[in-house]
Amino acid sequence: MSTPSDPNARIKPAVAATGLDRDAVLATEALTKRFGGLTAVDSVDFTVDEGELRCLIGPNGAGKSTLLELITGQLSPTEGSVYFDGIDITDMPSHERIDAGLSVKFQSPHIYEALTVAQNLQIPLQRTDRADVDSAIRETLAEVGLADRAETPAGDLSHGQQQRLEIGMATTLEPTLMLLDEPVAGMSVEETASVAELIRSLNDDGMAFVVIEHDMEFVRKISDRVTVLNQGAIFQQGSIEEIEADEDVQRIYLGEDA
Ligand SMILES: Nc1ncnc2c1ncn2[C@@H]1O[C@H](COP(=O)(O)OP(=O)(O)OP(=O)(O)O)[C@@H](O)[C@H]1O
Repeated sequence: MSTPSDPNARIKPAVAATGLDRDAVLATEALTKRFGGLTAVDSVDFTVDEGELRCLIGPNGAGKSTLLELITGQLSPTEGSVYFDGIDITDMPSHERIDAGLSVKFQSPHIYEALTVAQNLQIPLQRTDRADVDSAIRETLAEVGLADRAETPAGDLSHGQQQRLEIGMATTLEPTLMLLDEPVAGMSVEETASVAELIRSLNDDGMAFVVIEHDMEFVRKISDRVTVLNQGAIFQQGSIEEIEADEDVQRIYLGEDA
């Protein structure tokens, strides 16, 4: 039987048959990142459709964060291309990608603790020409469940509230696609449930998501489709039920602890 350590067996036919669709919201083509002799992302074709909510999972060191940073432009690929909304953005600077509708929330909070919640929400809006700043802030406060904390310094919020604030800061830009790196790491069960509800509701309104997450309970709550990355390559894709039942996927996770 083939094993994940056999490079020829890493991609199953169902994945290999997935062609590049440059008209999808996001498509990477043979995307590769090497750090010296280490190939962190290895010729990845990753496609996300309009309005989709995709979770990206995989063992530690699989290349998830590196893939995300290649998509946002924080890192430049060694080889390959990134397409967003049908446009080749491989050489586009990060800030232009944000303006084009590609928002990101990294793992650690990027909020201004001394400013109030409302002031934090105002910052990304300065990038836009929206005239209705006050109503945009009010709408976002309600959306992220912080309407009663508008005047609270962001540093006084709980960890879960800070994460929701930062998701709110990204949504004020009305992105087509939001990338989230471990949005519920370190959260309580209640906080996790509220972030799941927020992501689902934004997705119901049409926002596409790529969510990197280790918490499978959370992935089960939110995800339409799951992509499993292993050793820098796409290992498997499918519904959460298919992924959880996949013995090869179970094996790569077990291998991590072996
Ligand atoms: N700047 C860098 N320089 C050298 N190696 C790096 C760098 N960034 C990541 N790597 C390596 O690339 C590989 C993939 O790392 P990455 O952080 O993308 O994995 P990950 O799937 O996000 O892991 P985790 O779930 O632990 O966050 C790892 O072996 C990591 O050590």
